[in-house]
Amino acid sequence: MNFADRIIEEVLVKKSHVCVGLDPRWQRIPRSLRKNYGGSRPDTAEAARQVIEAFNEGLLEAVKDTAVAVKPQIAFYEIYGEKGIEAFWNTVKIAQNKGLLVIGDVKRNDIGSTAAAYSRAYLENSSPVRDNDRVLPDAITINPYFGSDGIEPFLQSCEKNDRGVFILVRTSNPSAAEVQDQKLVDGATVGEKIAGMVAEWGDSLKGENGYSPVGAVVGASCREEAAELRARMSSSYFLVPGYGAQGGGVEDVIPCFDYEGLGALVNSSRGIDYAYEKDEYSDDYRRAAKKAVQDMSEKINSALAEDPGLAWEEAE
Ligand SMILES: O=C(O)c1cc(=O)[nH]c(=O)n1[C@@H]1O[C@H](COP(=O)(O)O)[C@@H](O)[C@H]1O
Repeated sequence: MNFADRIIEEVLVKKSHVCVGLDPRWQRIPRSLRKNYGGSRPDTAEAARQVIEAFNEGLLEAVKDTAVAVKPQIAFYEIYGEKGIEAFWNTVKIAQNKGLLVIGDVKRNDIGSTAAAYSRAYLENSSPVRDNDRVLPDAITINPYFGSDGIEPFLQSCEKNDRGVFILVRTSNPSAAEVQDQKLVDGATVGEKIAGMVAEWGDSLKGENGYSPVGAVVGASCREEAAELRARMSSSYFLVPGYGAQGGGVEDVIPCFDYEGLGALVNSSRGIDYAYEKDEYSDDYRRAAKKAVQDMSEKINSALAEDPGLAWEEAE
């Protein structure tokens, strides 16, 4: 089953389009988890690993029935050195054991031959180490700046191993327009040009539902561009970050969906991980995260139910 079909299967079972980002920020992890491990700074890298894994385990247990996927952002693990990397890989395993799809937010790419090594590291069980028993993420984020030869190895891994990629097309950060909205000679923006390439890269890999494993990152801050990008990449699942902490709301993400109410996973990281901070009387981060995912999911589902495109489909 291709990666997009696997997403759709989970979306239909869980009736959710939510992806939870797992971005552990030490100072914001509940004090009760940190207090025996150094408090404001972890005593040791091993302490950091233990606390991060315990925090993630709690979050994963809390959101496993209402979220479709999780997205650990590797920078928040890399800052703890090799123990942090260990926490990243253990988190991938714990999440998959709880039935969640895992998008490794690693934003890799390079020249073709180096990209092939990245692809082996994240999407293939072909490590040079014989006893490497890593559980791999279901998908990763990648950067398209190197062009086709940098993308090709990832496409091969996706096909061979039923994995996926989300390629940066239009990001959510304030400076994204500096590059991505620049107009090319044919009048298209850089982001639109990349969207066309993403569609081509995925064209021969479409699955049962018409989606390819070659997805696109389209930020929730790009509401104006989203419908155009959806049209240009009709076979690409969107990963939509920027909901919540960055100001994106439900109205910003709806244009990323198709007429059947599929085609987008909406990510929130801080809004879920640290939802407990809103309650000054409790640091039950698991309960708060569960509620935050439920609320987010219900909002998206009811907006999709009201969408005229959907109503039109139902009337057919
Ligand atoms: O690829 C990403 O995930 C990503 C792309 C983008 O355009 N914007 C963006 O915020 N992200 C990531 O998505 C997450 C958003 O986190 P919150 O703003 O806390 O919900 C962070 O891990 C970002 O690194």
